[in-house]
Amino acid sequence: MLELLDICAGYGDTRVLREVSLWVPPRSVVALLGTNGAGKTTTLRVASGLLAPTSGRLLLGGQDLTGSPPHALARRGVCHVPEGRGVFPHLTVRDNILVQAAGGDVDEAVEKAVSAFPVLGRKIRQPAGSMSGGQQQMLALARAYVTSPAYVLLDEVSMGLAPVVVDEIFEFLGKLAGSGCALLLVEQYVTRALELADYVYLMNRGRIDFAGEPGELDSARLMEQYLGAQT
Ligand SMILES: Nc1ncnc2c1ncn2[C@@H]1O[C@H](COP(=O)(O)OP(=O)(O)OP(=O)(O)O)[C@@H](O)[C@H]1O
Repeated sequence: MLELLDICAGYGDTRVLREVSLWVPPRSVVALLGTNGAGKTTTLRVASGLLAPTSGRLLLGGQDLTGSPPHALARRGVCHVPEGRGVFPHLTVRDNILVQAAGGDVDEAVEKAVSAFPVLGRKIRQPAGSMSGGQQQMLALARAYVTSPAYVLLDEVSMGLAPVVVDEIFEFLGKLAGSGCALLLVEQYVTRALELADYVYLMNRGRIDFAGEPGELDSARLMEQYLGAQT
């Protein structure tokens, strides 16, 4: 279980998260939804160790990892796919995978990445930056996948992509979840996120103001609160 307990966090003097508690059980899909600027990205940054909380605790498998650096969490199976893709544009697709698979079997990692997104196989020697936005996003997801993570934190991975690419990405996320990987999903496509999710948290101004199963959500309230969110 990945647990955030009473987390307060921010940037300099700006307080963003206010006593946020959130649980991601192994092999579950948890959607974290909220208005713009609510603190969703900040929550993922705390969960992956990129941002140390000012108070509260981060636990993984019952172990207190509050203040641990990102590589310590990555080593324990927590993988963060940040907003804006996070691939190395000047490296080839293969080298992007190689960097992620460091220490492991590179051919196996490439094969796994290509099995997830066959288009990567056709671009394997090209610089990642020469691919379309959708293909770069696929590469970012494939890089996470090859490490066989236990928890993947996904920040708006469908942002700005063509509907057909969004379909492919959600299909992959379904498979990833089906393979036993837990997902913490920040998503603008509310309906799609809820279709995948076992649990949902709604965040507003740095606080969690709903936690439960998608079926318990009041859809009228959801739409009112998330008017403008894409379905
Ligand atoms: N590096 C930073 N320095 C200062 N303030 C920041 C920084 N990053 C985010 N913020 C502020 O923290 C608040 C929460 O931002 P965050 O990105 O976590 O929200 P979000 O829910 O992910 O929003 P969005 O959907 O717009 O990405 C916002 O008010 C934002 O302006």
